[in-house]
Amino acid sequence: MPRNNNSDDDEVYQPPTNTSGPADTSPRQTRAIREAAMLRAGFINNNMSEEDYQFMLSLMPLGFHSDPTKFPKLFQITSQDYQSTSPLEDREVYEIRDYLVKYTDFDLRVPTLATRIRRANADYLSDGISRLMSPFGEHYYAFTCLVCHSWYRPDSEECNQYTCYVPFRDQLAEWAKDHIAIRMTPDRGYGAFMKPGRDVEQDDIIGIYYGMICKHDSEHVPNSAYVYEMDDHIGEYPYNIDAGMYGNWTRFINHHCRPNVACSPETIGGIRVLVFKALRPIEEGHEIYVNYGRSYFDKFKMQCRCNLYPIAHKAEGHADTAPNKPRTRARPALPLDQKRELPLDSDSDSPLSSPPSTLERPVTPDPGRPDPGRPDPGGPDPGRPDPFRPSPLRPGATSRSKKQTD
Ligand SMILES: C[S@@+](CC[C@H](N)C(=O)[O-])C[C@H]1O[C@@H](n2cnc3c(N)ncnc32)[C@H](O)[C@@H]1O
Repeated sequence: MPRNNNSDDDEVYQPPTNTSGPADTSPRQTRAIREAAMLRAGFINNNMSEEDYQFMLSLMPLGFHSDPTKFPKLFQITSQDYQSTSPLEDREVYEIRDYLVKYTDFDLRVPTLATRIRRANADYLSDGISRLMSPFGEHYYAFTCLVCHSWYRPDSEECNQYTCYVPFRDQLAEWAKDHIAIRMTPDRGYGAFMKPGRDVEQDDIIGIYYGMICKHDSEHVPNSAYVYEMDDHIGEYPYNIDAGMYGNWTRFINHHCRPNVACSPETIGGIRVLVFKALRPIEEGHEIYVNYGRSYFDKFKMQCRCNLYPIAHKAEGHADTAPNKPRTRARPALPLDQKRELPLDSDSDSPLSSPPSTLERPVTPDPGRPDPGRPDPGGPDPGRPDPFRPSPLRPGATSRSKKQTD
């Protein structure tokens, strides 16, 4: 059965047959227009499996999946060798852009953030993601954000092709610049600290975890130490957020067996986001910690460094279960002569420039070694979340493709 013939189903939107513009601005019509734009821009196409097609549509409010093997057309549009290999003529590309300008709140903006995140990541990524380039010029993508309606900018912290948190920009991004410092810790790489003179109250939302949205079974997931395995679904699909390539300051929140923040998915302003909330007051100078859960350390065969809390450790099982690998030298994320504190503004050196490799981290426990530079977060450990817990498929979920063929 051809797609989009299911007009009785409110959840399936029909692309407009006539692309001369929106007749009204109802949510249904808006989505139909966007779907048509996605079709034209190649983000979805009729050669996709029904499952992938629906998955792409379901990601619309959040961003786009970017698996090059699944969505080759997207990568044809955005890859460096666009000029030689893309089946799209320049004329077609500009038609798409004109279409977007006309029928969405398209806004071609100059990128505001430095490009070094992408350049740096090009070194350690072997797939096409690091080499993305749009036909309209480097660092752009051929579509607009469906949340804030601006042009996708891969280097933007606030809105890129994977996610958008522009609605939270004023509340959180500015707040973070003012309140959070990223500093090197003695034993866990970089960490996030409250700046001097700044503190938060219990239950304050201090940040949102974001990055690349990927399906739970996506191939690159197991190797990234920055994957947050969401206990959440888009439609029927479990998904993860990978901050390995793109992310904000929250990707530097380290683990502690007695965390002072919890992380959970919430819907704010109609957008599904992973929210970090203070479990108790966090005072100036204190490091911010979340509990990754035991499975994280098991997965990476890594030793948790919470040696100050052997009892909590034991309860968590990290110290007992992590294999005792020989000590290897950790690669610093930045040269040692560079300053230790990384400002959060866009002119700063990108702390993402060299994501730490879990394989190169020292894994030998260092029992009893106090951490003089880091104040003890202290306090009880109420209702620890397990942010990296694998999320099972929602019980009773059925495949949309199956539903359609039925
Ligand atoms: C999400 S990143 C946190 C930011 C990281 N420290 C950095 O410099 O980019 C997770 C990584 O931090 C390190 N880490 C965080 N908490 C740790 C802990 N309690 N024990 C050992 N390593 C930890 C591990 O290398 C882990 O893979």
